[in-house]
Amino acid sequence: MTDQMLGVHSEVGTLRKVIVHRPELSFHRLTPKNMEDLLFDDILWVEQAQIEHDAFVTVMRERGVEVFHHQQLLAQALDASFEAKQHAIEQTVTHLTVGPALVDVVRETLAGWSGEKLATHLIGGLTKEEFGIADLEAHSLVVASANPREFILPPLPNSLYQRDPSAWLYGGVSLNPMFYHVRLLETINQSIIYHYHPMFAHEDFAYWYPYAGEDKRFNEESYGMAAMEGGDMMPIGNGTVVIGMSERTNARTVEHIAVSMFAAGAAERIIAVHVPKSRSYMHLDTVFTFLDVDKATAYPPFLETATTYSLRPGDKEGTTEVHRDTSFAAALQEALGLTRLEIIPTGGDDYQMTREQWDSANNFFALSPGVVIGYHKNAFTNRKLREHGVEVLEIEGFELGKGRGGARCMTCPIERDAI
Ligand SMILES: NC(=O)NCCC[C@H](N)C(=O)O
Repeated sequence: MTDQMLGVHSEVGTLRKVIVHRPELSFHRLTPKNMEDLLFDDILWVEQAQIEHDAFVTVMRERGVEVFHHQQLLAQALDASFEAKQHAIEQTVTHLTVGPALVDVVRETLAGWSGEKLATHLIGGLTKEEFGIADLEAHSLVVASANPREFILPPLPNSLYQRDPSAWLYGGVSLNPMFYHVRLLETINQSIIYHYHPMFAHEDFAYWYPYAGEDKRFNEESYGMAAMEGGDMMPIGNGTVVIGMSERTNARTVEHIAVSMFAAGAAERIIAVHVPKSRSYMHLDTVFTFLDVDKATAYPPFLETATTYSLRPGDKEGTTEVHRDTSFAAALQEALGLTRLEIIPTGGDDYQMTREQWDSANNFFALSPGVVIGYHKNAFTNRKLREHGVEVLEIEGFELGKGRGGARCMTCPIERDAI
């Protein structure tokens, strides 16, 4: 590791740089028919979602944060070298995504596109009609059986939730094996940015998963049974990473992160906490987020079932010691050296708590200690946080929240101070 600036050293230290994704073509392709498969609970009014997203970015910029847009970074990375484009195309266009008959023709055509056009369709999807391959009907079942508006490459509207496909943990990044196949290709897009965009390509940072950035060989086959998403991963400070074991993240993949971070001396403790498998709590950060160095918010039912284990380096390299903690709060307090971590529950009565948790009321995103962004609609929780001295910067999320994600889900911090 050099004197690199990239790295996320806490959950609430001053945020310097972040990546977000503004809703685009993929959102125009979200319909009542495909929305459930694409992990959305409703279709979005796209123009309004863009207005809400722009306002979100403005709030961060006004507080001095440097905000980057995922699609622009991807286009710039693709234009950075021929290898970048080739790598992206080889990873994305495979026998598993377009069928064996189309691989060569799709790869050849996409290689001739500009970074901007390629990024538009790697995220927005590519239809049979757009690609103009009707003449391949005699050789490709994918083409023969598809109507003109079917996808050759799928749209990736969950790119809005930049938190999940990769996660910066201290001085390195994990390229996450996503649980649902509809999100797998998002990791490739983020990986292209980290490998080829000039902002990252010349920096010396670690890849925690897969080891040594072996994502050059990443494709759907290489994930095996691995599953891990950034909404479950929190570098809380003091050499500790908290990881939720949820619908999306399994214990065996948490072990991989532990082993690789311990080997590099980049972490000394991983706190793994059980998160019930449920649509409304798909990641740890939908039920628990930090607000300040000694304050967090949680959805109370999660705390009742939050069985917690701590992993520490074992005697031999590549091994870990696993101990059960007395409670999630106790493990966090100990790791952070706090006498008390104040956990502020979701606001309102039982009905309102459930309603606000569903609307991302526990998914706050800190800009600095005690200053967080959250949705305006969660009035009960926001009021409660303010009563506890937290500054809540409100954004509208009527459209943005329809995929079940809030301010933390929509951000991929790449540079944040320690606490
Ligand atoms: N960190 C997060 O909780 N991200 C929200 C992801 C929402 C997305 N529609 C999904 O189901 O994967």
